[in-house]
Amino acid sequence: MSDPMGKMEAAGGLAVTTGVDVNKAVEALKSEGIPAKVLAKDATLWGPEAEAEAAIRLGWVDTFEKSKELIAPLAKLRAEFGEQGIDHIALCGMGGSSLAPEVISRTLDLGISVLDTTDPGQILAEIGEESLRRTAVVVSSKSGGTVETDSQRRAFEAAFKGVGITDFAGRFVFVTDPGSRLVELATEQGSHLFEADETVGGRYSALTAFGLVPTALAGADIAELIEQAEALAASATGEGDNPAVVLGAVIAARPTITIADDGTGIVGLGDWAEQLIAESLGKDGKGTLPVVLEGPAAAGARGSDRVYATVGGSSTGLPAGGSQLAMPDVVVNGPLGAQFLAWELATAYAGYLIGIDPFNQPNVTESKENTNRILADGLPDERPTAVDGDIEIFGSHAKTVSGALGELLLDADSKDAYVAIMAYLDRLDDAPVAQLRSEIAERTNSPVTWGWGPRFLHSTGQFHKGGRQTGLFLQITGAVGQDVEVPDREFTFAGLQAAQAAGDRQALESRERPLVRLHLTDRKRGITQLLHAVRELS
Ligand SMILES: O=P(O)(O)OC[C@H]1O[C@](O)(CO)[C@@H](O)[C@@H]1O
Repeated sequence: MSDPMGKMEAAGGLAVTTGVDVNKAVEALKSEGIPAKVLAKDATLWGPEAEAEAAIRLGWVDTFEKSKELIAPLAKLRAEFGEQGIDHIALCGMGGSSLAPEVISRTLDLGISVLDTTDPGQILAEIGEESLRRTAVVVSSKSGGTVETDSQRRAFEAAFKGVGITDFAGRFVFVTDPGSRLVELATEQGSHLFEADETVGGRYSALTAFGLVPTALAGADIAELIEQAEALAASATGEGDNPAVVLGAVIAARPTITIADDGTGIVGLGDWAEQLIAESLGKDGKGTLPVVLEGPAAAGARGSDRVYATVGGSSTGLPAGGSQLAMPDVVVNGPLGAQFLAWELATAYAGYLIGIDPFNQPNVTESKENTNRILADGLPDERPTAVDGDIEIFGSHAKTVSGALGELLLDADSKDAYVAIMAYLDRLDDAPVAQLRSEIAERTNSPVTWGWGPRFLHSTGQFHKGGRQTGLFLQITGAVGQDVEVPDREFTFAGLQAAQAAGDRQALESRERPLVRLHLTDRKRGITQLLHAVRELS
């Protein structure tokens, strides 16, 4: 099918339209029968080294079949919670265990609180809330051993006890893989348990119990999401129109993909797609860097080194209005269930085209190991190289914040460079600091990413360490007002957060990448100062 932007393929309720010349890659994927092979779970497609992992990680292509079994029990549990006056869902989980529920929640306006943080202020706001009495907590972890999730669960348990809810076990819903330690705990204490499909990796798990349990409990029509994925899967095999193939070819086409909601009914898919693409493709010194944009008009969307993608829920295939010149490089339109599957298929196809195993995340463990070592041995003794107002500067020759930013960005226009801003702050209370991404993007030709720590460690964190080694890193940390204990652990949330930031610094510094850390000794004033400083740059 042809259209003013170039190529459009539509099937199963989803349309992908692009002006990027991907005909060769699309034809190659189709003529080699890759779509049918992926759906048939052919583990050999990504090479001999990837085969063992792929053999146990391709369940996502049809997992929504199994997920139908979740519909009735989740409806029953939601009704039971309703009878007990529980009408709020809090979700503890990192990366693949929380990003899909967050998109579903934002898109359907479910109001789930997603706690993918170790920031004491954010934790305190959640566990100290009056809503605790109306809250059930979904604890989602495939491995059952992720430190952030485990610590959040402990904090909720203590909070329930603190307000006299002694039968707290019935308010916990655990989502985990068979055999994990959360299975044991659920059985031991009598919490609700949903075992997930173990043949699906975290970032491909949107349509498994990980995406569906918390959202169904909060009122999502998960049968509809499943139907939408099913409709796309039915058309994703042949050589006819296959939008996921076009999307895969586009993702593989350039070093960076920038992603924005187009405003037509899907909210925040970019944050989920970011993890899928960064952890799947950012390794072996190559891959595609995902950049989540604040909206369609955001700074840094376009460039010859990137494809600019918009995502929407309209079924027409093109966003409303706009001239051909203003069109994104690729437009992905269709319902959320189909979007999830399409981006997963596309990432697997892109891995095939680039020659990357899309199912492992070899460099994520490195920062985790550094964190554990720091928790055991203590924080490294680091002194600021300068202090400017409410901000301590580490790792720069400059005496001022704008000087330090200028120094870091000196190489920003070199080939394939990108800027990664990583903020270990409260993503609700400290939200204005995120304006820094667009401010820096306006001042450089490089792609600029934004990551809330430690959430990004499970996403672009893989790319930073495993992808192209051209990143310029700005880490932002902040003073903690009131710390929160992690029950039965030798660290607090503030200690864990600081150890995660230091552990990641060490991982990046060991690669000799430029890294500046700015520590806000007063968060509110520091954020104002920082935004002012960046605006001083030409
Ligand atoms: O579900 P888990 O095992 O807690 O892991 C959370 C996240 O951590 C990672 O394993 C590694 O960052 C992600 O791939 C995953 O989504």
